Amino acid sequence: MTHKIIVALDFADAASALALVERFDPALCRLKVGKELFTVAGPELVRALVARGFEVFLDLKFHDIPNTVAAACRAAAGLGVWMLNVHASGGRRMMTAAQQALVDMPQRPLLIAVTVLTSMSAEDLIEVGVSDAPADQVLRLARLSQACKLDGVVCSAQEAAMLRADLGGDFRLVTPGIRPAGLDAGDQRRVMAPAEALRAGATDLVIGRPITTAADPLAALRQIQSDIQNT
Ligand SMILES: O=c1ccn([C@@H]2O[C@H](COP(=O)(O)O)[C@@H](O)[C@H]2O)c(=O)[nH]1
Repeated sequence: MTHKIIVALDFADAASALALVERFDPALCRLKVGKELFTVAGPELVRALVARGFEVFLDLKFHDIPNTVAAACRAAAGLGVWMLNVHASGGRRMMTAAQQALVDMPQRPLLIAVTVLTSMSAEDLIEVGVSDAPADQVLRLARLSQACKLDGVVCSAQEAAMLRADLGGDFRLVTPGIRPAGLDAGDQRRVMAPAEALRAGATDLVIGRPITTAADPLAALRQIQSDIQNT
């Protein structure tokens, strides 16, 4: 079965995003709408992607007081998205409020939590007061997310094997920071190649620039899918 890569639509306007989406098929990939595109194109674009049959991951990483995050999650779920997320560092009460806000929805989206951003290194964590290694902080926040009954976490594929062993099989490990061999990591710091990430236990690969900035994005997507075919 083809692994449905989640393509990150990090574009400055709806027209650019839709020009790319025109070439993709919901049977081939899922789509991620993040802060840049949502800020400029809003719920209307999300609804349009859902109406075209795509499973949409709304990557707004909610991080606020529990009441505000719970209401934001309900609003996001109302757009018909497949998955949405919060920051695990918002804590137990915030994540539980988010989970509870969605629990009785007829078409409940998956709810996951960001552990440590894949752009962060050990040095970055120290600067914000976290002296533990990234992997230890990821494990702490992933355990908390699971205790709050979330469906999974966002982590680096570098932590996937550890999390899979600790948290069991029924927990999504959604991994950005995916870079096919030879491609520029850019601002990402904890990266891994696609096939390696799946072998480590990642359930969902999030890939942006390696696809969206390629001369032929559809060919780039198909090439990655072919590379991971037998993993
Ligand atoms: O820890 C995180 C959480 C989210 N992201 C998002 O994933 C994509 C990655 O894009 P690339 O171009 O493949 O680097 C992007 O939309 C981020 O906002 C992440 O990278 N790390």
